[in-house]
Amino acid sequence: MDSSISVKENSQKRNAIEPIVKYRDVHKSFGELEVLKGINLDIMPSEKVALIGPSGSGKTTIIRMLMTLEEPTLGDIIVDGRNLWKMEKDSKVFRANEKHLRSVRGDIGMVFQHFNLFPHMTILENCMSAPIHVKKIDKQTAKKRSIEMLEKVGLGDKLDNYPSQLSGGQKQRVAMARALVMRPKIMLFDEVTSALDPELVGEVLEVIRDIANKGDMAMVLVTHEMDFAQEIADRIVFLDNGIIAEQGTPTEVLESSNNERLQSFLHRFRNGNSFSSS
Ligand SMILES: Nc1ncnc2c1ncn2[C@@H]1O[C@H](COP(=O)(O)OP(=O)(O)OP(=O)(O)O)[C@@H](O)[C@H]1O
Repeated sequence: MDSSISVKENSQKRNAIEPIVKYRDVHKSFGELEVLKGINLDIMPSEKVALIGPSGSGKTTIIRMLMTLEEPTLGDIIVDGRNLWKMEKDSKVFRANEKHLRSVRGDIGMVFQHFNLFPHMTILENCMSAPIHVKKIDKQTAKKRSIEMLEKVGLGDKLDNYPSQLSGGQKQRVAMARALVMRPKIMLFDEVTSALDPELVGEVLEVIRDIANKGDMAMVLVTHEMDFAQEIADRIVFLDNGIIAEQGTPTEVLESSNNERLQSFLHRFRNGNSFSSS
């Protein structure tokens, strides 16, 4: 299947509303290694996009760039109409300053594979920190919102616990509450179940499913949970060797694509070896 078909199929949506994220010919190199080789990708405001592909294909790099954790070598990333890395003044283009990056980053929440919670803070303090220090929300409001969010992810009885007192699944649910309390327009999930014991995966997927079903936030998931991607994604994007090799609805990508590299990846995946890149 030609990936332009999917672009056409999404055109109705695209005509009505502007994408919240636009990648425009984005390249990224680490030294000699060119990891992304011209990514063009639009994400609509409430769209749920799953990124799949072999290990090393550049999935994490794509979303780390959106979180401003990596800077593109070439190209533009536009978030809600603002160029992430560039500012314009008097018709001159400058590299974005930290204030600009912080303001764009405020629209984006990210959950990582390894939780990244502050170990010396209770889980309530973990959630309150960014609203107070980044969004400058008053302490009482931040506390109220954080408690509500922690209750939503089923941790209302653990507010005063420290991360070390929680299971991996619970830590990951705190990480989600902490991102959601910032009321982001876009949520990024980077292999959030990969570090978990199998019996804890379900509770984390349940929270993501719940966020997805609410429907108002764009979501980008890097995942090896293919069934889950099929269940919740509006679109699946297959990345291979730093390019988007295929994209479309879950049925198009997972069941009816003729792309040989994708078929080979899915075949390896179904046979329990999804992670090799050749
Ligand atoms: N900071 C960095 N410095 C050097 N190389 C990097 C850096 N970050 C990523 N890479 C390399 O870029 C390539 C793509 O990495 P990336 O993590 O984006 O792939 P991925 O598709 O998410 O892989 P995986 O499924 O294994 O997580 C890899 O070869 C990786 O080693």
